[in-house]
Amino acid sequence: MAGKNAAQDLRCPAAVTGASLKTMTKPYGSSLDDHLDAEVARDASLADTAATIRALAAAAIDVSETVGRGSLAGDLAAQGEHNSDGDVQKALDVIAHKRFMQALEEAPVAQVASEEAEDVVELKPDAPLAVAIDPLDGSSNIGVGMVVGTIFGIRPVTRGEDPNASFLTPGTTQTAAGFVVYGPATTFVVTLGNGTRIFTLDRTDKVFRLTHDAMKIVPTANEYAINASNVRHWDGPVKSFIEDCLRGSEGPRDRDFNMRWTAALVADAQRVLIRGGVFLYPGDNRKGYAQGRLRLLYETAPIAFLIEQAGGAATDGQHRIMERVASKIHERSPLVFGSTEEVECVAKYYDGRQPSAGRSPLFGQRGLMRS
Ligand SMILES: O=P(O)(O)OC[C@H]1O[C@](O)(COP(=O)(O)O)[C@@H](O)[C@@H]1O
Ligand SMILES: [Mg+2]
Ligand SMILES: [Mg+2]
Repeated sequence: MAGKNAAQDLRCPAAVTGASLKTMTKPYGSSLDDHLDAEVARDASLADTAATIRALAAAAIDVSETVGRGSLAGDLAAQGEHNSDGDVQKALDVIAHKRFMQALEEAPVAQVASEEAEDVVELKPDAPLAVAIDPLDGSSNIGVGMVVGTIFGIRPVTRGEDPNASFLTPGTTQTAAGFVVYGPATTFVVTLGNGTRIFTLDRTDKVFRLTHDAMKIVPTANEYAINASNVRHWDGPVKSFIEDCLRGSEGPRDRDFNMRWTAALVADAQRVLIRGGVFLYPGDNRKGYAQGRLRLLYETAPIAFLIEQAGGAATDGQHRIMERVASKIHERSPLVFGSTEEVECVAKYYDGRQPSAGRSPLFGQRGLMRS
């Protein structure tokens, strides 16, 4: 075949027909609102948590609009002040922080720990809840129009002298956690301790609708996510684990692996939830990275809750993330999460070894890369 006919053959079908369309056109799943009603009916003590999630979801729809307009919304990557972690804030970091704070002011929330605020922000003094939030996750993706998100964890207020007290409790005290992915579709991923679900934004009605019910992460998968540019800074156990993945079917893992890294924790977490695999952001030898890059309260603890509720596991390499207690609100933590067998496998590489001990042949003096 040549010319016009060949070009026509290469074209996508004009319309998707038959069975492949069925799943898209069947009546959509129940709304996030319906789900929250059901959770409160199951456990009345979740009423304030549900109200807070509703407020966060409304803000997420607004942020999704801004992200979706891309450069038409202005220079979303324009640089401003430095945030709590020393990162330069981009315009979208600030827009998202302001919109989520506005939402939380209307919710039964007393305190907020935001990546974009140095100290705990006090809201309604008598309200029962405290929220930790990363208003805009994946900031390095803003300027290139790639996926970004929002992460949050909700826990009860702890009253006392220390304004940080509410946040210095284990991750197991979270009553709910969630993240939003502003990607090709906007998704709202949430748990109130009764499974993890994904709701997808129906842009016509501005409603989040259930698209992935009671998720179950496969126990093992052939995909890992790590920023491999840091290889020379990693500790021995991480080097050894990745080396063995890279050896594929010729190494001790006896199978080939694929690697993915989106530079947005939310997107990597959504992929792991749907397709399985393991994500690693370990501590490394770079200055300031001994505990990795991710923040315990508004990144690793919420993700850990969601992953565990979907049957997966989350550790810092040695301890279950959900049991970790922060000593300050912007504390960092290494993070390894995903399919249980893969997370257990990483833990075995750490077993009995100090994080900085050991060297793998691939990355050591006689490593493959240098031979
Ligand atoms: O640039 P790196 O070191 O690969 O780090 C990427 C990681 O940093 C983060 O972007 C940190 O989030 P923020 O954008 O909220 O600071 C994660 O989403 C992502 O997993
Ligand atoms: Mg983040
Ligand atoms: Mg952020």
